Amino acid sequence: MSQLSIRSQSHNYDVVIETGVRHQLDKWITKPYSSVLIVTDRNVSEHYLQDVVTSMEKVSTVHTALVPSGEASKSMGKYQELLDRCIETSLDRQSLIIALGGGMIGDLAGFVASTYLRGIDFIQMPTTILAHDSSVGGKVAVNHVQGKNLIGSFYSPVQVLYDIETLRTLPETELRSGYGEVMKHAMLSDSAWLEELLGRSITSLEDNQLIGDLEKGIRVKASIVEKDEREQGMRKFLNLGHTLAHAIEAELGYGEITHGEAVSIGLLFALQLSETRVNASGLPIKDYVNWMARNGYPLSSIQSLQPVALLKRMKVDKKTVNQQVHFVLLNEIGKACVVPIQDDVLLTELHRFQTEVVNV
Ligand SMILES: NC(=O)c1ccc[n+]([C@@H]2O[C@H](COP(=O)([O-])OP(=O)(O)OC[C@H]3O[C@@H](n4cnc5c(N)ncnc54)[C@H](O)[C@@H]3O)[C@@H](O)[C@H]2O)c1
Ligand SMILES: O=C(O)C(=O)C[C@@H](O)[C@H](O)[C@H](O)COP(=O)(O)O
Ligand SMILES: [Zn+2]
Repeated sequence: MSQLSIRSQSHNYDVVIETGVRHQLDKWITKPYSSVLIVTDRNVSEHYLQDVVTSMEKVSTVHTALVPSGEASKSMGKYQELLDRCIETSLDRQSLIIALGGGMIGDLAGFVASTYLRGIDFIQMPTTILAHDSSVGGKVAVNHVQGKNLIGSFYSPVQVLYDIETLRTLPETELRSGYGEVMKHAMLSDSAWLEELLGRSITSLEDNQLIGDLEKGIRVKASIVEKDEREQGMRKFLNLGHTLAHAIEAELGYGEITHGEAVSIGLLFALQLSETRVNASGLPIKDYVNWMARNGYPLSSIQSLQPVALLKRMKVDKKTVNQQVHFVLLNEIGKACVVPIQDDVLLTELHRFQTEVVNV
């Protein structure tokens, strides 16, 4: 078991990483709650909802809310339905919302918690590898057809209870997706860790390697959000790879490829741009492309997309100022920067990415 404390500007909370924690929630919930709404998706509910209900019934009155699995549920429509459920089940200001699932559920249920009655407590119970990222730091949101996470808030959970036993039922696509964000955390922090990851295959991971990667990723994230919770400065670095990733997700249609897969492509583009725009040298671009190919990342999915359409999507990204797209780039592994990129440069670089880098 490991326990990390996150000291954010709004409040402090713990991330507990433990095998089987879903069976012992009564031990971890520190406050009495009048009632609890467990929000989850249909895939996750089949495996884990009953365990969480049984464990929570020892300490509170329990209600549940299920949404369909997949990114399409991170929508204003499902947000509204969940608010209806909060009212129907008479949740009050002493109630708790538990987000049981991956990042889609964490973002959606967290946004409900942040706005219902102007904010009630919520606990993140991540069940994906990717959610080592989404469950920490307090970004909660739903998507808009125009762009990812355009409606949301900063609202930290009161606890993150990460039952790593649940990761055993993840399909291979979700291992791939999770490791997109693990790679991002490695690129932002530590060339030795990155090199280690590039040498491994995600389908033959030892348990201790996976847990080690999750802990390292959470530490990288925590060290940034503790200093800049509301993204006034260095938190933008956590968006490495995301300017293109979000454009791909919206342009292909939410859920066509996973968030982490889109991030993995966005990371490659950020490495390419780092070489041309900030003269970075020694970035492991070839090794990274090989790692992506070996592990089945859908690099070719960007080939059907028009650079002009991607640019239009990037213009609604949250780092855009006065219609000027800003990219997170790397001067070197572990040293990020934010750089404005002109539209014509971006179109040329996207074209080169599609013809020379991806199409090899
Ligand atoms: N708030 C943040 O800081 C932040 C950070 C990164 C990503 N995100 C968001 O997170 C979302 C992606 O999260 P995700 O990749 O976890 O996706 P997800 O929540 O959609 O889960 C992926 C799939 O795995 C299934 N699943 C989840 N846990 C499972 C388990 N243990 N066993 C079997 N199946 C399981 C789900 O039902 C779903 O089909 C995106 O919306 C992204 O924008 C947010
Ligand atoms: O926590 C952050 O900050 C991040 O940027 C983490 C990202 O992995 C995550 O996908 C986040 O939701 C993107 O934020 P956004 O503000 O660009 O929507
Ligand atoms: Zn992300």
